[in-house]
Amino acid sequence: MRITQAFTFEAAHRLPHVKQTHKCFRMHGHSYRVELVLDGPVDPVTGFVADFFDVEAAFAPLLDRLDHHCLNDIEGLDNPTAEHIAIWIWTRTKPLLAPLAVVRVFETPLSWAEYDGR
Ligand SMILES: Nc1nc2c(c(=O)[nH]1)N=C([C@H](O)[C@H](O)COP(=O)(O)OP(=O)(O)OP(=O)(O)O)CN2
Ligand SMILES: [Zn+2]
Repeated sequence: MRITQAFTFEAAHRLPHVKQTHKCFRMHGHSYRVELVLDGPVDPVTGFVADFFDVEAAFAPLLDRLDHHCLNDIEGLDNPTAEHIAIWIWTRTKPLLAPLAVVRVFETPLSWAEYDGR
């Protein structure tokens, strides 16, 4: 069984490795959406794969580091593409949430990166 919890945050960023003529070379912002997908058996007593409250608690400190920040200033996010943000979140969340199976980072409702540890 898979469950998903979604979060949103607002942040600024620029992409330092695109051409200077690329619009994303300039500082700009996004309303990001993060989806954490957890995979595991349904506990026969609780009926949960994992308690959404525990997922929220595990992710809260990272969300705090991302929300209303300039992503380029965050250690490990000097090139804050959606791909790198997804890996950054995975690396810091997987040790806390063993059933984590996928991290999705949406820059817009129509464009996102998905990371499953591979
Ligand atoms: N593979 C990736 N490609 C791009 C990424 C990325 O993270 N991974 N990021 C960007 C920029 O962040 C850029 O800001 C995204 O552009 P945006 O204007 O948000 O999206 P659209 O161009 O689709 O929106 P419009 O409303 O059409 O301007 C670029 N590429
Ligand atoms: Zn952008």
